[in-house]
Amino acid sequence: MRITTEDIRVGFHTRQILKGISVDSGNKELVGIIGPNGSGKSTLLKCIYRVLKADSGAVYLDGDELYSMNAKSSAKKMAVVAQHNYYNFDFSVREVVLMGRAPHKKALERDNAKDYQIVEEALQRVQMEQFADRSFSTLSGGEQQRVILARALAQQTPALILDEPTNHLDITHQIMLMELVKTLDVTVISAIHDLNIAAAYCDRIYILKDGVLEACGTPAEVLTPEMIKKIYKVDAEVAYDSLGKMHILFL
Ligand SMILES: Nc1ncnc2c1ncn2[C@@H]1O[C@H](COP(=O)(O)OP(=O)(O)OP(=O)(O)O)[C@@H](O)[C@H]1O
Repeated sequence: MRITTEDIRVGFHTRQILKGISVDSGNKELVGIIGPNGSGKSTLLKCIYRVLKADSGAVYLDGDELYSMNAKSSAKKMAVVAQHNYYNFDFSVREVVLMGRAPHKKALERDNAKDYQIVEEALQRVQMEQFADRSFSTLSGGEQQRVILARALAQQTPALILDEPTNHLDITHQIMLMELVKTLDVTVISAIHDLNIAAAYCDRIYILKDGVLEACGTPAEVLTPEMIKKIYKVDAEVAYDSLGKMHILFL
């Protein structure tokens, strides 16, 4: 599925947070959004997963304007792993992942054996199956993050929106998550802080700074020492290992 934003503008009070953002993901492309704290990454993603309505501009899913479809239809197309996930009730891990099946159900339709099977498979893919009966609120931050990814997998959508998905995860689970996301064969738009993760996994990267797009291209095209200095004010070197893999070294 293709996701496109067209000239998205968002302001809070008198401050302009997004100043006309147009991004585009090809079908099954993994697109990274990077940029310093407060540059507007989450705000842009919120406009895409429709928890925030932009002041102007539009979001298209395969050419259909987001707000021309109802929330259930867009939830069949796009699942979200947001930065913060709180529940007011004490749900079990299995119940949280089952919520991913909701867009596929009719009103009052009960969960069936197929839904439970999808949930078990999603939990296995994030290696959380042994936590199925645990209370979600008792999990560590990294465990919760993996359960929320399982919920998104259970939603079985052609696109995933991820807001710093490796937040809270140790290096093993960071790699596990990105490898898993890469094998899903779906469109992914993800805010990413770790530039080496972005370099290793993204097909294309957009760089946001102060609500403006500074650059767009492949990791090799945009993650140059000059650009890193301009965006983050940090000296860096880019090196390639014997396998041709790019590494960013901060000096
Ligand atoms: N509801 C709001 N009211 C006022 N300001 C807001 C609101 N939401 C976000 N902002 C401001 O907009 C700016 C961009 O926030 P956003 O969360 O999009 O940044 P980000 O790039 O995702 O940052 P981070 O890397 O820290 O997660 C920040 O300065 C933030 O304080």
